[in-house]
Amino acid sequence: MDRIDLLTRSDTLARPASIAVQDVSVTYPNGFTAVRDASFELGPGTICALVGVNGSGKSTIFKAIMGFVAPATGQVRLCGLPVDKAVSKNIVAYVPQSEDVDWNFPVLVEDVVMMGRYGHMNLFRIPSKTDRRKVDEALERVNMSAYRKRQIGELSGGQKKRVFLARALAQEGRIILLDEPFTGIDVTTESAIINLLRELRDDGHLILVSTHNLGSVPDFCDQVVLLNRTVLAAGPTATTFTQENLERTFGGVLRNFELSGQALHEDDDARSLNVITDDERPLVFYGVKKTKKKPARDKAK
Ligand SMILES: Nc1ncnc2c1ncn2[C@@H]1O[C@H](COP(=O)(O)OP(=O)(O)OP(=O)(O)O)[C@@H](O)[C@H]1O
Repeated sequence: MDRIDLLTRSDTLARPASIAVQDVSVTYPNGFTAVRDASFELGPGTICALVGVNGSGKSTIFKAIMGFVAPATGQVRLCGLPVDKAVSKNIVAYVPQSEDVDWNFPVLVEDVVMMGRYGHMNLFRIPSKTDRRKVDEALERVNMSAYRKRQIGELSGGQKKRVFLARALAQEGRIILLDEPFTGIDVTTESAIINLLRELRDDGHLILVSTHNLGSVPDFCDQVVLLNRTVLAAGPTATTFTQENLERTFGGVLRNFELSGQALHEDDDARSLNVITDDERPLVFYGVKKTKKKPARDKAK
């Protein structure tokens, strides 16, 4: 029996990371269907952005992937396994939205990160040497070792995010879900998190990030899933994160315009800026076109 379990575990570890969401609908107990017939597939070595307006169903998709809600129809498979099996094998780690965490709960930073190891421990949850080493490494990787004895509630927003990322690292899940990781953090912390996510992607992890920060999506996400209570578009960022698809996703609230020439600079610099804004959030910059003007003497030729 032990032998079979061992074989099953090593077989699971050998599977490349993948998420398959197939025709998933989620209806909450009050009868509200938050997501209908959603489908998308992602493979290993990927960072994917999950993008949509407030209430479009991003957290609901995360909950379905984590098994916190059961789809009314359709199915989710992680590394080819049903969700409950994948969760029990620590394949998937979750970094929740800050609002979903009770920060008054008295717990040390190192204990939060140790929670990532629970799935690897026996019933009594006595940490092994390996568990302690994994916690040390995870704290080191997010640059939070100096804070390990602090209460989690005493940290800043960005520090709390890093601790929860460390918990996900300690768990060693090959699929990592991050719900709004960039909300309420400074630019330095955002780029530190993005760099870490890139390293994890290069290690073959599959990372799904819900974000309102459209400006950073083309920078670090290979794939995009655009959501509005169903999947409107999914695929590589270059072909999916288009103005047309974004307008479909954000509906009337999204405005897109181009600033160039005199509106942008006082000289005759030919660069232009493509700006996307919506009525709820500040400006986000989508891209800069650099169409170099030919020097005047070239024109004369
Ligand atoms: N437990 C629940 N019971 C009933 N309806 C819910 C429940 N949780 C969420 N909803 C509803 O489902 C819809 C999708 O919610 P969800 O939290 O998935 O959206 P979201 O895209 O993550 O939003 P945000 O960007 O604001 O975090 C919303 O209309 C929300 O009110």
